[in-house]
Amino acid sequence: MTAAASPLHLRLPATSANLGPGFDALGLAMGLYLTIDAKVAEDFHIKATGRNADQCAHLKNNLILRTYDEVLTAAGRESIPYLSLDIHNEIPLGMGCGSSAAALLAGVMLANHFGHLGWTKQQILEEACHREGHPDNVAACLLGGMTASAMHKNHVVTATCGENLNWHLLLALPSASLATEKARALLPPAYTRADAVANIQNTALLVAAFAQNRPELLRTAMQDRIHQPYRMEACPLLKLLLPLNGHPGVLGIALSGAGPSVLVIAEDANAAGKLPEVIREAANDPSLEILHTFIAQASIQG
Ligand SMILES: Nc1ncnc2c1ncn2[C@@H]1O[C@H](COP(=O)(O)OP(=O)(O)OP(=O)(O)O)[C@@H](O)[C@H]1O
Ligand SMILES: N[C@@H](CCO)C(=O)O
Repeated sequence: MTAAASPLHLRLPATSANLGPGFDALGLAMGLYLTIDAKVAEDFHIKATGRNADQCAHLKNNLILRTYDEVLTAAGRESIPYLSLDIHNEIPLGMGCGSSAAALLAGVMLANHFGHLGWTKQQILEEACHREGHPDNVAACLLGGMTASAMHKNHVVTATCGENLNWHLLLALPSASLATEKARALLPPAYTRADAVANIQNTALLVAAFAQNRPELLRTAMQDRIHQPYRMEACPLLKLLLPLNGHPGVLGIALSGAGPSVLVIAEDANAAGKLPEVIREAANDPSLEILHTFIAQASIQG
């Protein structure tokens, strides 16, 4: 019989996928975290604090525990250790901030640790990416900074840059959430060559902007033609905020992930301090919630 594993501490960041044109390819790790302290227990138990705490504490059909169970079952483990999870969550659920990627990675990491799977970081990444169906949020959540990723056959290839950029991130959060599945169903099955070329050009510039610290490129590079136009109706905040592209202090604007929240990249602390009022005015919503955060480093396991 294998000895019970030691407790595990996980700290996984929120992520903003796509950044405009990099649909299913780019993700930006942000300084809002899903933090979990896990240990072997007599039964499954979750204590949750922070954002969406009630949802995070549900034992039934919980994405973290479901993933944990499925990974260990698929690995042939007959007895699956019960866990007690102490969760503090800062990632808004169903808002386009990568909550499901963080939850999936957490489930895979818990299975790896408590099931003694001995997986490498790359295996953990690939398992979580396959479960999510696209790699952008998961790769950025695990690797930090601005991570570009591609799925080739069963493998995920990644490259990270921009971890140390001091750009300020503002996340404007509408009150209602939008499931990623619904937001993906809004997209057309094919695109024109002109739309594809525009997105390839902008994505190439966007990667250069992060790799070379070229903030002046973002205004053009964050423009998208393959998902944002189709999600505009379900994400009305985007339509109201896109005209702020080019406003003093705004470097770029995009739908965050599948929406409905909107990511505004601000030039510096001064701009990040002034822009919330401008954003609320453009949204015509004085009580619009805006989170101020930064680019995050890789996730922590220990
Ligand atoms: N900490 C968590 N605990 C339990 N379930 C979670 C947790 N985080 C996310 N989930 C599950 O994932 C769902 C949200 O996933 P969804 O893919 O729709 O949005 P998102 O990941 O927040 O946004 P995006 O993929 O656009 O960044 C929640 O409704 C919930 O079922
Ligand atoms: N690239 C994904 C991110 C959300 O999971 C999408 O836009 O649907």
